[in-house]
Amino acid sequence: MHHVTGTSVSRPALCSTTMNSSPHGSHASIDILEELQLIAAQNLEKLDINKYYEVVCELGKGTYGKVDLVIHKIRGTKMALKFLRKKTTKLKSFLKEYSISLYLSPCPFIINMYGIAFETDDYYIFAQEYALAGDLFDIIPPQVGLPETIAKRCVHQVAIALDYLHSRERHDPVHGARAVRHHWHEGFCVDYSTDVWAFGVLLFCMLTGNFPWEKAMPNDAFYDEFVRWQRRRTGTVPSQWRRFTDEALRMFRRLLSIEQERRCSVKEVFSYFNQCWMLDTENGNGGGGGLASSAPPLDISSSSSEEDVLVDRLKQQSLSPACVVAKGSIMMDTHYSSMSANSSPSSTGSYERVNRENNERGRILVATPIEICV
Ligand SMILES: Nc1ncnc2c1ncn2[C@@H]1O[C@H](COP(=O)(O)OP(=O)(O)OP(=O)(O)O)[C@@H](O)[C@H]1O
Repeated sequence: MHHVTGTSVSRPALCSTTMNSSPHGSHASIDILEELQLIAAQNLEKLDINKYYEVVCELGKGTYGKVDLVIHKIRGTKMALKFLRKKTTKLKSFLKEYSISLYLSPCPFIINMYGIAFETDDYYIFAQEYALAGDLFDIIPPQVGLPETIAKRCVHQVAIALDYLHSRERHDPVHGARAVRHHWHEGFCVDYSTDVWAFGVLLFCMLTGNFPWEKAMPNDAFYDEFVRWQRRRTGTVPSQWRRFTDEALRMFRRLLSIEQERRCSVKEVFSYFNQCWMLDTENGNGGGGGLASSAPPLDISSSSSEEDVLVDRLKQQSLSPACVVAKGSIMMDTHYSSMSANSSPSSTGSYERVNRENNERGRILVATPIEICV
C-alpha cells in the first residue's frame, strides 16, 4: 500500500494504473511520473499542520510559496515543508513538482523526499529532507571564490546530479534525431545544452566569486570579449578568464560553447578533475604557475578539514535564530531549468543575493538568467 500522506514517511509504491497522455507513446519515466502524480492526487489529504508538525522557522521563500523547517511531532524527524500557495499554483503543477522531486530523489546528490504530500485550505504542501548545510551560494566568498579543491568537490556532486537528471529524461525521437539535445518531458522541452551552459557559469562563479558577465548579450562587454575569444577572433584570453590554467580554459570552452550543439555533456568535466584549474596559489587554489600536469589527483571521497570547518560553520549558522530567514540547501533545482529568474548580478559582475519578497540582501542566486544571443 502506498502512502502519500502527512503522517507517513514511506515512499509510495507504484500502482498499476497509468495516465498515459504522452504525445510520443509510452515510456518508463513518463509512466512513472504519471503514476506518481496519480497516486499523490488520490491520496492528497487535508491536514492540520499543527497537529503533526512543530514549525521551527522559515527556511526561505520561492516564487510560489515558502519553505519551513519543521519537526514531525510523532517521529521527531526534522523536515523541510514546501508550501505552494493555492492562489498561484494549480493542483496539476503541484503534483508535477512533487512527483518530479520524488522521481529524482534516489540520486545521492539531489535532495531526498519523504513521500509526504498534503493540503490545507491555502496551500499544497510536500516534505523534503532538510538540507542543513545551507545553500551552495552561501559558501562562495564573493569576488574570491572557493578554494579549488572544495569547488571541485561541489562541481563533482552537481555534475553527478545533473547527469542523473539528464539520464532520467525522456528521449524525444523527433528532436533527438537532429544533433540538438532537446528532450521532451511532460510537455516541457528540456534542453541539455542550456543546463551545460548554466553549469559552466556556475563553475566560474564557484571558482571566482563573480559572474562571468551580467547578461549573455552582445552589448555586455564581458560577454562580448568572451565570445570573440570563443570564436577564435582573438587569441587574447578575456580578462576575467586569465586566472585559469590552459586545461581549465579548455574545459570552459567546451561547456560554454556558443553553439549549443558543440557543447559537451556534463560528464566531460570528470576528465578535467585531475588537472589544476587555477593559476594562482592564493586562497588554497593550487595551479602552481601552470604546472597543471603535476597536480595530485583529487580524492573526491575524502573530506578536507577546511571543508569540515566550512560545513560546521554553516550548520551553526543554520541553527542560529539570527539566520532564520534563508539558510537554504545544497541542492539542484530540478525544475528543468538551471537558471534562476530571480538573480540580480551587480554591476561588478559579482553576485548579490536578493530576497524575492522584500528585496533585502540575503537571498540565494544561482546564475544570471542567460540568453544566448548570437
Ligand atoms: N529542503 C530544503 N532544506 C533547506 N532549505 C530549503 C529546502 N528547500 C528550500 N529551501 C530554502 O527555501 C528557499 C525557497 O525554496 P523554494 O524551493 O520554494 O524556491 P526556489 O526553488 O529557490 O525558487 P523558485 O520556487 O522560485 O524556483 C530556498 O532558496 C532555500 O533557501
